[in-house]
Amino acid sequence: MSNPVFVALDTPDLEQAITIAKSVRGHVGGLKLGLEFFCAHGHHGVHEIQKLDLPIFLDLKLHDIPNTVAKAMQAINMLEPAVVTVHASGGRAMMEDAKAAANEHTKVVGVTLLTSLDQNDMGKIGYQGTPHDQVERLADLAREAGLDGIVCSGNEVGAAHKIWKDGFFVVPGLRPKGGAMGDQKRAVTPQQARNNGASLLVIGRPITGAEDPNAAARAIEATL
Ligand SMILES: O=C(O)c1cc(=O)[nH]c(=O)n1[C@@H]1O[C@H](COP(=O)(O)O)[C@@H](O)[C@H]1O
Repeated sequence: MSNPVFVALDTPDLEQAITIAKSVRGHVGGLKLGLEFFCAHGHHGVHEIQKLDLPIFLDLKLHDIPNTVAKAMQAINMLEPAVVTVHASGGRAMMEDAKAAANEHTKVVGVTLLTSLDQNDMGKIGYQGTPHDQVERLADLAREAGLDGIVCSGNEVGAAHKIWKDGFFVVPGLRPKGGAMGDQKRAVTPQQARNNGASLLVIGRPITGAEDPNAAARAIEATL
């Protein structure tokens, strides 16, 4: 992947998503569509964004019983996404069935610990140990289940890379130096994440919320 940045088009407004995508084309490697966009526009919206001719990352974070997740995966196969997310905490059988149901050329990656959570939040939802422990535990499980990789923060991607040499590592929660954190709690810079071994960088608001998204995307590209 030449440019590892996928811009997160987190908006329910189709025209706005197209405008932003057009403005950053040439300075990102792909487009990420998530729950906000997909709930508003479904398959039709994905087809409209595909007209821009960039790889599509469909971030649906599937998390349910294995049968339901496999059927949901089958229902998006015709969209031929480059990457799809499931929650690794859905368990090994769920991940196995998700991967088995996906298109051959779709990378299925497991979200380990959301980048909006820190150690304090982990305790409250009953997770033991540190974010590193959780990411490594679920990276092992995702690999055993046959997934292509995981989603984790730039803090843990180096350690995850060591235990899964040929894994595909998606890193969101990225902020250029001094950028507003918003709801992200385990953020690093795009450059740090890349240096730590990220394969794909997900960047939303630092680009889409900028006064000039094209300039923001170019500035990030220049640091990589
Ligand atoms: O799977 C993801 O992409 C994801 C996982 C995660 O742990 N944290 C996370 O922020 N994301 C997504 O990455 C994007 C981050 O957006 P910004 O914080 O605006 O850059 C959003 O679309 C999130 O849904």
